[in-house]
Amino acid sequence: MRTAYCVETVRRAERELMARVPEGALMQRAAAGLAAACADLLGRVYGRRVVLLVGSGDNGGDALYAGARLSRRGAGVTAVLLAPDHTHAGGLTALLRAGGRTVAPAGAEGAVRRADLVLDGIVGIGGRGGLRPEAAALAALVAEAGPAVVAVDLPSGVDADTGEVHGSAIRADLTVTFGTHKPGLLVDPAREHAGSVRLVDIGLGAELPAEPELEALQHADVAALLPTPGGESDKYRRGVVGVAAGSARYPGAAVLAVAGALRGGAGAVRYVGPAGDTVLARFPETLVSDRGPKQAGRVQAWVVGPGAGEDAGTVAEVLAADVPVLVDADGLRLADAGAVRGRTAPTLMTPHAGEAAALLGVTREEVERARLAAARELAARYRATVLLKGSTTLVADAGGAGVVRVNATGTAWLATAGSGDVLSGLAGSLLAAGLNALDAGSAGAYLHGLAGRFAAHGAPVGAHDVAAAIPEAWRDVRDRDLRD
Ligand SMILES: NC(=O)C1=CN([C@@H]2O[C@H](COP(=O)(O)OP(=O)(O)OC[C@H]3O[C@@H](n4cnc5c(N)ncnc54)[C@H](OP(=O)(O)O)[C@@H]3O)[C@@H](O)[C@H]2O)[C@@H](O)CC1
Ligand SMILES: [K+]
Repeated sequence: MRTAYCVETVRRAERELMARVPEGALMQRAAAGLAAACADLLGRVYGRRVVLLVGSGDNGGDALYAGARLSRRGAGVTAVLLAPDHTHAGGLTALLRAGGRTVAPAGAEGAVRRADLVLDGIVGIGGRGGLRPEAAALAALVAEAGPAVVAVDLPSGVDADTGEVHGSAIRADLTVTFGTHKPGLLVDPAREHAGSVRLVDIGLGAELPAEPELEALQHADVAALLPTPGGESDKYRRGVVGVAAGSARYPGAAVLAVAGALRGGAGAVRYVGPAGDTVLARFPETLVSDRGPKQAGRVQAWVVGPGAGEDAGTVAEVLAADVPVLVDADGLRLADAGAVRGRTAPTLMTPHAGEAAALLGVTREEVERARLAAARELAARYRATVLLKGSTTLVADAGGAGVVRVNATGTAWLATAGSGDVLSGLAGSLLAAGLNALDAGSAGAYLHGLAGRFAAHGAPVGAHDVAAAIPEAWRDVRDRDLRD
């Protein structure tokens, strides 16, 4: 499991740890890890040109000490001091002793243009808002000149706690972060600025509380959640998932939701709705009923909404059932908020940003800008587990106050029509197989993202290709232990 903690928690843990270790030890651990990561990226350190962007806080101190280490190994290191009167004194002395030099921002252009590597130590977890004008101008110069960029702890200018980006921010190829991931490194749009992320252990782990702000499942975590049929299993014990989806206008949504559900671990898929013939023609193993959800026979979980058109009656009927329900697509619009809040069995809502915006009464852009807050707010308003789809899918448990799961297996190729219908069937099937809503949503998103990658291989794919690749994703999760 990869976990992320917010700044207040990191600060508290840091104070506890600092009381037990010699002064300056944490910064030395951070700088050693940072310098090692830079050396890896450079391949050869001797003779390389490195520029440090140094702000007024300890983030700049980390950059200066790492620069000193690189300078001792033969790199030419130039520090651009953004706040010359407030530069970390120990770090600056170390750099100068190691042979590094300093320049003012106004004289930095030549050094930046010649640099092989730029270290962004402008601001870390002490930052507020986007970059200030002088730092923003340097960031623009770096982006234009195009050297490799390593962000120290966080790309400067992004919000560590929320993943929001207000104004301009550094774009890094690699972020070397200390002690723990911060939420902003895992949630878009900030995540996109971070590049790949390397965590340096500075001994903070023992001081962090058990429950993080965010967690991201890894292969081993998902493998432990996936249902496995035992010798005693029959289709009912493995769970039956009901799919109430599709309409005369959108029969394909029913086919795709069933395609996902058949690969999600339930023992059987029961389809209810007007697209029964189309579904059967494609998947003869489906149990098809032309009566409503109430008369359809036993199910352990329902999926309702994909391609539902205006069929509010079916949505209401499903929401009245005392089993877990996944509500997606049209179902989100048609569901009565009071009926969702009043349910005693779990509800999993799976909006994309546009649907979430409509439910919250804000614009799509507002949701995209503050995804974590939007997922939590919806989970609180509906007292339902909310899976907010996107490049980093978030799953907030009912109420919105607990840990939020973030999934990063997705690929841009998944942004294709019908892909969400496959996910709803898959996650609904996991619900029917007995997973709770948080686990079904996050394991479903993980498998779906991986299936998208396998299906796409860097080329466009249709949603049915994604569904067909789910077994490959499932096997990969089971067989390959990628714990990190
Ligand atoms: N946690 C740990 O265990 C460890 C943490 N370590 C390191 O310490 C870092 C935190 O250091 P920190 O507390 O000194 O804050 P930091 O991020 O350097 O910035 C603060 C200064 O920046 C300024 N400033 C603010 N906003 C700004 C903006 N938008 N644009 C420009 N400037 C802005 C603001 O200045 P002012 O408002 O006073 O002008 C403020 O004084 C952390 O990220 C990690 O790298 C490691 O060494 C080891 C262990
Ligand atoms: K930084």
